[in-house]
Amino acid sequence: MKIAVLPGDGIGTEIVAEAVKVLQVLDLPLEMEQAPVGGAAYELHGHPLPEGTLNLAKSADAILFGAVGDWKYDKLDRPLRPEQAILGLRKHLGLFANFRPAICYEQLVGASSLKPELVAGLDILIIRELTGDIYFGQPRGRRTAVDGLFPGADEAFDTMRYSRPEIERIAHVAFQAARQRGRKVTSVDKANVLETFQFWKDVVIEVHAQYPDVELQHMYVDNAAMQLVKSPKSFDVVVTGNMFGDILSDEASMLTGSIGMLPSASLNDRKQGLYEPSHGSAPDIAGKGIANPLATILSAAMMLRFSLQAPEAADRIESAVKSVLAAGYRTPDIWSEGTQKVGTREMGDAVVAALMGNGAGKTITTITKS
Ligand SMILES: NC(=O)c1ccc[n+]([C@@H]2O[C@H](COP(=O)([O-])OP(=O)(O)OC[C@H]3O[C@@H](n4cnc5c(N)ncnc54)[C@H](O)[C@@H]3O)[C@@H](O)[C@H]2O)c1
Ligand SMILES: CC(C)[C@H](C(=O)O)[C@@H](O)C(=O)O
Ligand SMILES: [Mg+2]
Repeated sequence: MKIAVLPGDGIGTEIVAEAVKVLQVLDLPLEMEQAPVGGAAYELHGHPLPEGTLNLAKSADAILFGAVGDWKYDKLDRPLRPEQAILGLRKHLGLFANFRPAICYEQLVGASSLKPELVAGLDILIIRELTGDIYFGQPRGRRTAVDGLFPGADEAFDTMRYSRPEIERIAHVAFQAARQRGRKVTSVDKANVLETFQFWKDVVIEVHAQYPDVELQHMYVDNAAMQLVKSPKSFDVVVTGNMFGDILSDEASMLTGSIGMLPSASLNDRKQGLYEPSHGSAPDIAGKGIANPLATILSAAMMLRFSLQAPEAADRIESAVKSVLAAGYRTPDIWSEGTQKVGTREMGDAVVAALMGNGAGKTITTITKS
C-alpha cells in the first residue's frame, strides 16, 4: 500500500512526522514516499504543486497531507501561492467529498470554549463539497466596472456555481453516511438569497426521495452557524457547499476543544483519498514544537479505514489517542490545570507507546524522499 506523504509548510512538517511515526509501528506493509508541496515546493521547484508531487499523489493509494501556506507568499501571483497546491490536488484527483468529523472526546469536554454540557458526547459529521462552488467557479478576476454602483471603478469578482451532478453526488454521500449514523441530514444553504443554493436545496430534496429512512432538514448558513454553538448535539450529518463547509468546520472544531483535534478525509468516487488535518500551517506557532499532532494522527486513522482497508488499525490508533488523553497528555491548545503539558513530539511518542502497549507488531515500511 503506497502512501504519498506531503508535509508542506509551517507546522505541516512537525505534525506529519508524528503521524508517520504512528503508522510505522502498525503491522502493515506500508510504503511511504515523501514529496514537497506548497511553499516548500515553490522554494525548491518554483511551483507549489510540481509535476513530480502531483504524479506521486496520483499514483498512491492514499495521500497524507500536512498543511500549506505562509504569510510571506501572500504577494505571489495566485497560481504560485501555496494554497493552490491543496486546491490543485483536490481538483486533479476529483476529491469532491470532504468528511470532517467533530467528535468531543470525554477528556476534552473542559477544553471546549462552550459549556461542558453542550459538547459532552458530541459526534457530528460535516460533509463539505470540495471541488465546486465559488472556489472554482469561472469567470473570476479583476476589471473595470461597467455598471453597478460605481461604473468605471476597479472591481473584483468570483463566480458561485454548482451543477446538478455535483450536488447529486455529494447528497448521496451525505445520505449514505447518515445511514451509518443517526439517520439525519442537515443541508446548509443560503437559498433565501442565492440562486446557486436554491438549486442546491431543490436537488438535495430530489435525491432525498431515495432515502426515505433518513430525516432531511434544511437550514440557512447564518442560522446553522448560530445553532452549532447553541445546540451542537442536535446535528448528525451536515452537508454543505465548499465555502460554507470551510467556515462551519473551523467553527465546529472548537466544539471538540481545539482545531488541532479535527481530522479530515477528502475522497473521490474511487475511494482514493487525501487525509489532512482541517487546520492550516499555523505560522504563529510553527517551529516551536507545540502544535497538536492529533488531528493529523486521526486523519491517518481515517486513511487506514477509508482508503487502505485496514479498519482494525484505524480503531487501534483511535483507541491509542483516547488513552493518551485519558493519561493526561495535552499540547498547549488543549491543556488545562491538572494535566500534563507536552510538545508535538512527546504527544506523538505517547500515541506510539500506547499502540505498542496494545500489542503492536513489526511494520514493513520504506520511506523515500523525492
Ligand atoms: N489545508 C491547508 O493546507 C490549510 C488549511 C487552512 C489554512 N491554511 C493556510 O495556513 C496559513 C495560516 O492560516 P490561519 O492562521 O488562518 O489558520 P490555521 O489553521 O493555520 O491557524 C489558526 C489558529 O489555530 C492554531 N492552530 C492551528 N493548528 C493547530 C494545531 N495543530 N495545534 C495547535 N494550534 C493550532 C494556530 O496557531 C492559529 O492560532 C495560511 O497560509 C492559510 O492559507 C492551509
Ligand atoms: C487553504 C485553503 C485553500 C483551504 C480551504 O479553504 O479549503 C483550507 O482552509 C481548508 O479548510 O482546507
Ligand atoms: Mg479551512
